[in-house]
Amino acid sequence: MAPPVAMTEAVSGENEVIAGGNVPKRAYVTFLAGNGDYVKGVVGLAKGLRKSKAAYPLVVACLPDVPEEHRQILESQGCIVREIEPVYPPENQAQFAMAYYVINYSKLRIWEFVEYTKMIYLDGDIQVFDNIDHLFDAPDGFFYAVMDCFCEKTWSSSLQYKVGYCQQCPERVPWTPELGPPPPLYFNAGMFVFEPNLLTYLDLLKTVKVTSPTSFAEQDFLNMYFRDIYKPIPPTYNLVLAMLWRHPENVDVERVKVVHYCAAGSKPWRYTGLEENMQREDIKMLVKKWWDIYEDEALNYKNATSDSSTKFGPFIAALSEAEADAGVQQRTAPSAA
Ligand SMILES: O=c1ccn([C@@H]2O[C@H](COP(=O)(O)OP(=O)(O)O[C@H]3O[C@H](CO)[C@H](O)[C@H](O)[C@H]3O)[C@@H](O)[C@H]2O)c(=O)[nH]1
Ligand SMILES: O[C@H]1[C@H](O)[C@@H](O)[C@H](O)[C@@H](O)[C@H]1O
Ligand SMILES: [Mn+2]
Repeated sequence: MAPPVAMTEAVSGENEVIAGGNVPKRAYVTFLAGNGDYVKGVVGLAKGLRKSKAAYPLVVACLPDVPEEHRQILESQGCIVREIEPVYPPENQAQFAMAYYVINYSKLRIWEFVEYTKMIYLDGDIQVFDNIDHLFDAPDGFFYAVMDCFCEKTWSSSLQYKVGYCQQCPERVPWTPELGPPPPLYFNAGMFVFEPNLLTYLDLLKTVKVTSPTSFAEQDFLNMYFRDIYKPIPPTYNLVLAMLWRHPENVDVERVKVVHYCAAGSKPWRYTGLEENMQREDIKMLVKKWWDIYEDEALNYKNATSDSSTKFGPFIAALSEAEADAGVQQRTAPSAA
């Protein structure tokens, strides 16, 4: 359950720790690059967080190439836009699984957002269908994320794929000693819970400079860097869509909280239904659910925040009144909630 301070934040819209209290500051954070259509994903995400009554704002870490027009759209949706500088990996001949993955190294900048004590990172192609604020309450000092699946063709150059091993069902093709030491658990970096920290930030940047890029770019890097403090969380917090056909026994699609539209052809704003698996009923249902949120005008920031007595609940309404009585200045909240 979200602590009351979060709701105070939602009302006051202040970004600093509330005076007098050593109160943890929390936010969701996503990443945006370029002038393409990923901005739609982020708008959808902001609206999904609002629908699921997230108590914390959505920060969007934008590379300089995100056009002003897109930044304005995000602010009008209640997002906090933060500019970040790109991070480039050292040059080598590595082939990324997708050429554009190289820009994802810039994600490392979010460790610099130390005005927040804890953040949940979400890719722009993720949608939140149910409240996940409780993840902020998990013990500090760990890196929480969902284990990936190695069964799709994007993994074809890995040893795991070649021998048919997947950590989602290690009993199917067991890892044998001839293959070498068993691989450590590997997370998908589209969603994770972390603590911004300047020392970690500087060390991440220093380490990435001397680390050769590999297929999954910063995802491989983060897996290597945080391997000792990684704690897996259930797939419901980041449903990598291939799980639906590769490991259906590990998925409860009716109750899933967070969906990651990362399978080829599944980004809802580009969906055509033509690619493999894209005609599955569960995929069509999840794509429709994304569109229902994206197109719901009631979830626009302005509409959702115009009447605080109904939208934020009685507690917030009472708090607003108390603050107004005490002469506290009201501001609109740049909150995803
Ligand atoms: O033109 C682009 C491309 C990407 N992005 C941002 O970068 C994120 C990552 O890109 P994808 O979601 O398309 O990538 P995948 O989900 O296929 O990639 C997975 O592997 C990547 C390896 O770099 C990252 O770790 C990523 O977070 C993880 O989910 C996007 O969600 C979006 O937030 C943009 O803003 N614009
Ligand atoms: O780690 C990878 C990566 O995140 C890909 O982009 C996604 O499509 C794959 O399914 C996943 O296993
Ligand atoms: Mn993604």
